[in-house]
Amino acid sequence: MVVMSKPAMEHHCAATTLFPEIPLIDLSKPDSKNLIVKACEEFGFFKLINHGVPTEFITRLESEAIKFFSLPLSEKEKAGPVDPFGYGNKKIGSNGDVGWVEYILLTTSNEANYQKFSAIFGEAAEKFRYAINQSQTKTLHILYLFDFRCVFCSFAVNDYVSAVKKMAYEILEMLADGLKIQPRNVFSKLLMDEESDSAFRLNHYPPCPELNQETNGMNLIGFGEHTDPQIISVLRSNNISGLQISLKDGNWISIPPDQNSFFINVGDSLQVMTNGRFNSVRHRVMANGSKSRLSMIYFGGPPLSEKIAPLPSLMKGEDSLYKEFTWYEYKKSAYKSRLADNRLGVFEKIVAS
Ligand SMILES: C=C1C[C@]23C[C@@]1(O)CC[C@H]2[C@@]12CC[C@H](O)[C@@](C)(C(=O)O1)[C@H]2[C@@H]3C(=O)O
Ligand SMILES: O=C(O)CCC(=O)C(=O)O
Ligand SMILES: [Fe+2]
Repeated sequence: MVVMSKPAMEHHCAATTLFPEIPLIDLSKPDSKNLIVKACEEFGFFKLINHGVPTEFITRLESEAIKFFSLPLSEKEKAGPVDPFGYGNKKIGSNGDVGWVEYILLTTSNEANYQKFSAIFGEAAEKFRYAINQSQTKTLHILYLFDFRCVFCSFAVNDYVSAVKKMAYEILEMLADGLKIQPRNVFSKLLMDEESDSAFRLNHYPPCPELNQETNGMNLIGFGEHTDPQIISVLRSNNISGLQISLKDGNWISIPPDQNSFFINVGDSLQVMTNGRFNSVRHRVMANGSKSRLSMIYFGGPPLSEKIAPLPSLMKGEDSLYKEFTWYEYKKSAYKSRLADNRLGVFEKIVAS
């Protein structure tokens, strides 16, 4: 268990409501595509059941993650710091954000892509080494290595990420069908692309003993409010609560955890590609007084060179709400921002009234 000092931040920020019910999508039902579109428009978020990701991939990765996070801090820190990938403790990003969380952030990029990406972060990123691991499912992934020492069980990560990616492609194709746009791989091809710039994160929120009866009503931020910059995020957690989403009216709702389901977030890039029709959901995680929360999130992003712009077939004569930009430009700008910032703001067009 990691030893942490005082809680990083304390806030009175209880979720204001438990309603409305968040959308529940059953991937095995053929009519789900319209419900997914509705969920992305209204919430930018939904819960997914009958997802097809093998339970053994989930449980194996979870137990590897528990093993890793149970190591002494000095061991875990050998996999740090996060610049921009690796083991991190409390510090989120490089612009002063903190939370009651420790994590591992990995790239799922290939090496060539990483070289381009590292240009954003300068020489520090160059010190890292990569190796290709071939998983049992024969899917290639670059696993992040530190001085050639694997910090994580590659099979567990590769198998899990491969299965989750497949599911993400299916969701994105159902979205294209639901939106009645062609080709149906218009979104999914961006994640399938060899150059897709996707990431994977394991978050561990240790229990915070200071959050007990005496501090009744106090809440501690595990992961501060933000939107995800990518196209889509696929989140799975253990059965410990903490995740909250913001409704369009600004009210926060708590999402009851479910270790057998996935939760899908619309990211900023998908909001732009749908010209604001889909909502990039603001979300956060509250820490718990007595129990550990463990989450694993796949962030599906496009190739760095990809232009992120509204799809013409969705515009129906309307103007784009956004200036044109590439994912590289957006990511560069996003990584200079604070967690809670409205990262799309700088890319919004000023519309004359
Ligand atoms: C404060 C930051 C952390 C973050 C990069 C950023 O500058 C702004 C976006 C943050 C975020 C949120 C979603 C994902 O967890 C993440 C990996 C991402 O792509 O954007 C994180 C970044 C991070 O933790 O490095
Ligand atoms: O850990 C979680 O449940 C969500 C974390 C999150 O939103 C993120 O890592 O971007
Ligand atoms: Fe997030």
